[in-house]
Amino acid sequence: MLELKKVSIAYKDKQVLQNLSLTAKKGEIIGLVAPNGTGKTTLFKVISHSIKPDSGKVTVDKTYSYQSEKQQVAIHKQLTTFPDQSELFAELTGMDHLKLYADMWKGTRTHIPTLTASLKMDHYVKKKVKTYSLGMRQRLCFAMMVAADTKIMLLDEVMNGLDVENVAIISKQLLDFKQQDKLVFVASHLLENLDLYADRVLYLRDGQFIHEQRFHEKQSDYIKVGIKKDQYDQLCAAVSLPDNHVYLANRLLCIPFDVLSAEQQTEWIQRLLEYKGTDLTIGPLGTLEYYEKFYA
Ligand SMILES: Nc1ncnc2c1ncn2[C@@H]1O[C@H](COP(=O)(O)OP(=O)(O)OP(=O)(O)O)[C@@H](O)[C@H]1O
Repeated sequence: MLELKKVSIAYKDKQVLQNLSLTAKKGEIIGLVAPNGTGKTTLFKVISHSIKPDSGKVTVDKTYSYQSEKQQVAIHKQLTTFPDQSELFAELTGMDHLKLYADMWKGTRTHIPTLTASLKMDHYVKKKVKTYSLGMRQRLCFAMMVAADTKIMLLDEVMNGLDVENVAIISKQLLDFKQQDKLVFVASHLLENLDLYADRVLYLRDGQFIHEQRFHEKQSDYIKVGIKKDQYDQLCAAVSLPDNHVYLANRLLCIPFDVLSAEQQTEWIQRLLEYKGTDLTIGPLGTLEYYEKFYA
């Protein structure tokens, strides 16, 4: 559905994306993770063609690739980007914004009452935007994308400023998008939230994807135990830790589980259980743990 081929872009002498390639299909939710200033927004801008890459190509549905105005229109009919709150019109109501997006993309307004009810906006959607709190505006921005109902959605920091209840409401809607066969990208710093709905998470560094975490495929298991730095140092001095173990953010020791023999697995579990007061778990690394591995 969407393909990026060897995309590169620099702002003056700052290379932001470098030969980056990606294939994404409908019905996928793809998390995009990296520290501030790495290039997530730039990637979205390239996908939506609000900036032109220095080299490389973006193709939608194997046919359209921004090579003519006609192709741009064809792509933009099926793609929306998350509006910035600064783009909202203070004197218009939330409902006005929803109608605008519904008219521009979907061509019908019949779905608006259902969406305002499911996003719990009915009590404020008919008031002017200037009366909204930060979280209400953010929910409206998200609702505008639901109103547009395009096949491809690029969500940059959609959960910003939202409380727990609103994060849950939007997370549920994202799962509905998956059922509706949409392709959704979510750039987020709310890492554990991505674990709830993403099919895969891409980690961006130095202009490239350095890791892809696929939730539907078997992932390597680790024995994970929370230990302090001095405990870790003592352990390193006392025993030889297995290759490829990671010690994350001075808090969590993760030892690859699958590569150990049954005997070694038992030995390590027994040894690590001696750290009283800490939880020991066995399982794959989560999004937060990968983040700490790559960027801490
Ligand atoms: N118009 C621009 N001109 C010059 N440099 C820019 C421009 N836009 C972005 N940059 C730089 O490109 C890099 C990537 O920025 P980008 O906004 O894509 O990062 P990001 O990963 O989305 O960050 P954040 O998590 O803070 O939103 C940053 O170093 C930024 O300063």
